[in-house]
Amino acid sequence: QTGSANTNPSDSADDEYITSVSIGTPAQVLPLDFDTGSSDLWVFSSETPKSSASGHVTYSPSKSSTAKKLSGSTWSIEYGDKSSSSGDVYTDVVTIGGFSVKTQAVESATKVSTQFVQDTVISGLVGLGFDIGNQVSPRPQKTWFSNAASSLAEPLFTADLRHQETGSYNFGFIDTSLAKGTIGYTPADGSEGYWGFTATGYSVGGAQLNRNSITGIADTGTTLLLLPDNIVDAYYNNVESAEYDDSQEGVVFDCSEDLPSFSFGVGGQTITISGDLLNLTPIEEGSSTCFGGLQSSADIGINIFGDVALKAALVVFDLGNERLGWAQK
Ligand SMILES: CSC[C@H](NC(=O)[C@H](Cc1ccccc1)OC(=O)N1CCC(N)CC1)C(=O)N[C@@H](CC1CCCCC1)[C@@H](O)COc1ccncc1
Repeated sequence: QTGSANTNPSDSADDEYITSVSIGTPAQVLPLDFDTGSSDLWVFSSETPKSSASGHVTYSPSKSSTAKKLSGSTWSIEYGDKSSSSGDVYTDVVTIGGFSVKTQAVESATKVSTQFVQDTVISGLVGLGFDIGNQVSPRPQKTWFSNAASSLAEPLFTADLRHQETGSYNFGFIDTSLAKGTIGYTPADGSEGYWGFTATGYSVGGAQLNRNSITGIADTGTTLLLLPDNIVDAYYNNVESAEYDDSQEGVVFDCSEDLPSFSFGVGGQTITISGDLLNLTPIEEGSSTCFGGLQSSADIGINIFGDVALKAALVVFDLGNERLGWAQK
């Protein structure tokens, strides 16, 4: 069996990717953010304070004949960007891309931080990280993908995120036609809960790859490509007008700049992110100053190959073989 779901950028900056998910009987369809950087499926619900939930699609367990309260279970999560949410837990049928998991832990939010209240394009997250990262207590729950894996044709999923166009999350199969290049595989480290890997080197503007390895995570829930300062500096030294903007908390430059590409090696392949994918968006509507897709990871303590990097590739999250596959798109 397999599943295939379309995913769409949330806005003109490709800030997030939104995928429709069906929960309960009859189906309640919610727009959710698939996040390989976390391991909890949580949603805005009938239990979320009305003031916080306004503008969001919500899940009502009381309207689902297959919902069951997981009594005594609670959850609480904080993300890298300091946003947070918490609540209690139900189990219900959850269908993604035509594939159903009958008894999926659906974490219902009784509290959500301001960022989530304001982010009305999503009604929650589907964590696609490793089960070890799940935040339900007293008994951690499995992710949707972990529950699905044993019934899928192959225990893997692929992410095909695109700039300003519809992409896909495929479960249980690899559609190699989505990629131009060969898929290169490298071991994935799931010990921290997310998809860790090591890139073997990098280069700016099509130069030959160096051998400076970069250890980081493949994270569909993070917008940017976040790398060490030395790499960020090496890149922006090629961009005449680049400067750090305190209020934007990142490097900005003239939108008219012709940005160099950025390449990294992984699994014997070279993934090249084109210059225009590295120009994320004007800092404000109509501004001629643009915000960079490559920013420093120094404040986070971990390198993150977020959507800016994932958009250049077809990425295979292969749980069965504990490996990540990357192919140029
Ligand atoms: C340094 S992780 C920062 C990252 N959150 C972002 O990437 C947000 C995403 C967003 C949210 C709301 C609107 C628009 C964009 O976007 C930005 O932070 N930015 C985009 C816009 C730009 N102008 C400023 C920077 C983050 O916590 N992700 C987690 C999932 C995320 C949580 C918030 C809701 C959307 C999903 C998750 O995967 C983080 O996993 C790890 C982080 C650190 N160790 C290990 C794993």
